[in-house]
Formats: sequence, C-alpha cells, structure tokens
Amino acid sequence: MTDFATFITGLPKAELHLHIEGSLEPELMFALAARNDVAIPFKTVDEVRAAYSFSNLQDFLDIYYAGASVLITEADFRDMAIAYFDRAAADGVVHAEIFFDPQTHTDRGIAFDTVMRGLLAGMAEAEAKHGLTSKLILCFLRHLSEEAAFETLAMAEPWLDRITGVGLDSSEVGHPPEKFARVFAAARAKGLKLVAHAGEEGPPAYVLQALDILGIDRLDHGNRSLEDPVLTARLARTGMTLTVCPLSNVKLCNVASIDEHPIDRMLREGLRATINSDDPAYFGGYIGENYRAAAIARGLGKPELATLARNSFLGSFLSDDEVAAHLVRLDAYVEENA
Ligand code: HPA
Ligand SMILES: [Zn+2]
Repeated sequence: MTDFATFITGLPKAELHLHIEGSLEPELMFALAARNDVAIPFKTVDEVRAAYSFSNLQDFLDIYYAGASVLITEADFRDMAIAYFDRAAADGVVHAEIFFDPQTHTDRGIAFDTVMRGLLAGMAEAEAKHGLTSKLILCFLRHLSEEAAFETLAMAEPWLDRITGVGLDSSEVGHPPEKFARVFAAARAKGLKLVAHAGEEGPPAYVLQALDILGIDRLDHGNRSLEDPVLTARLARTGMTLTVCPLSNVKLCNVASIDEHPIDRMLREGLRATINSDDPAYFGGYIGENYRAAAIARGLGKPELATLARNSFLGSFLSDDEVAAHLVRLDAYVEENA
C-alpha cells in the first residue's frame, strides 16, 4: 500500500488554473531584478515572503503586479516558465494549461512577442525534459477596459495557433463578466476556448453571466456558486469543470481555513471539481501541496483524489483521444497503488 503523500505525488494529474506570473518565486524575482537592474521595494527574500499576507484578492494583486515588473526579456519569461514546469513535474503534473496576463507586460512596454517567445521556449523545454505538455490561455485583466481587451486580442492575432483560449482575471467585484461579452464573442469566433474567473469573490450572479453571456467552457474558482442550489445543480448536470484552488482560497480569505474548504461538498454535489494552485509562489504551495492540504483537512481518500485527477483530464482542452490515454494511465496508477 502506497502511503498517502506518495500516492498524491505520483498521481498523474493536469493543472488547469495556474497564473504563470504567480509562479515567480522571490529568489527568481531577486535574480531577475538584479539581471535587469529593476528596483523592487524589498531588501531580502524573507522580506518579500513576509509581505505575502493578504486579506482579500486586491491586496494580493497589488503585490503580484509589482512582482511581475522584473520580467523584461524573453529569457526571463522562459526561466519563470521552466521553474514552474520543473516543480509541477515533481508533483505529478503531466499536462498544464497555464494563464498569462499580457497586459501586465505590454502596459510596461514589453512586446507581446517577447512574452510569447519566452513562454513557448519554456513550454517546449518542459515537454523535452519531462514529457509535460502544456497549453496557453491568454487572460484579459478585468479591471481594464473592454477596448484594452480588444487591443490585446489584436496583438495575439499572429500567435493564435499557439494560444488555446482566453480567460478573465484580476479584480472581480465591480467588473462582471458581461463587461467582456463582445470580446469573448470575438474570441469564440476565432476558435478560442473560453474560461473566466467567477464566483471567487463575486456573487453567483457573476457565474451565471459567465455561463449565459460569455458562454464559458470552464469555470475558474466558482466557489460562490454553492450559495445558489439551482446554479449548483445546473453546473453538476452540465458537467461544467470548476478549477478550484484551496490554498488560494485560504490565503485570500475566501474560506476561513482549509478545514472549512468546500472541496468535498463540491464532489458530493456532483460538481466536476479539480484542484489547482493558482499563484503558488504567493499562496504557499504548488499543486501537490494543494491536494495534500485539502485531503488532510477534508478527509479525502484515494478514490476522491483519483476523481479529482480524473476531472482534471476531463476538464482539459486536450483532444478526446489524449484524454482517454491519460485516463488509462491514471486508472492503472490507481489500481497499482490502491
Ligand atoms: O486568484 C486570482 N484571481 C483573480 N485574478 C488573479 N490573477 C492572478 N491570480 C488571480
Ligand atoms: Zn486565478
């Protein structure tokens, strides 16, 4: 019998909710600040980590955008990406669909192409080194305008064969999904998949807008859907994937403690929930730590953990054949390690 922590590490899984800029560890932040001669408001790595105490999403976002200012060159984006993929591979991630926030960079004068070339180099390296496949999801910053989102979509045009979908992140409350109805419709017309953060801090009505106005293929977070039984039943009935991020929810005070996290309730309600790390450098753990913390706190056993991993492949944007192949390997792993 495989012990629990080892079982989780070895469990083949996909990560579906990861902001690559949120994987920038303080050590690399310092190295890049020095390499690029960028000033950051911290003297030591410990000082940076001590600043990672948040009472809500906006507290975090202010620090997260400041941290991203050290990213200047293609090599910086590549180094950040490969550092994430190395850690993800060590946690049993075999496929990752990662978010990036181009506006955070283009608004500082960094070319869209620089961001793309760097991330794609890291992705190619991860596949060669670990066999870890990945896809890119371009997120629009929802605190910025619809016009700015359209400008970003235009910049992405030459790269659309390398971008799988678009998403919506940043400050949720006050920036409902309907603000981006037209840009999401334009993205869909280009063949892109659609995801959106909704119901992290925002109300269930924002989740409904993401479903009915944006027409999302996958729901990021979605926790507050549980406040609406009709919505919850609909998400379960339609097999909508929720990309849940337990340690993020605790760090941003969306749940009081990991002991009160609703991940087990989500599974009981029949939701296709997955476990992900969101911004692991800021929230205190990569995907394996999120699985372990949630499992211990909520008493998840091997069957529930296997369901979460299974959901991660079912909810991915891989082809049906690729998903089927991952599920065969997952089932074999679960059987061997029961
Ligand atoms: O957890 C998040 N929520 C919203 N926007 C974000 N941008 C990075 N992480 C997040
Ligand atoms: Zn997120």
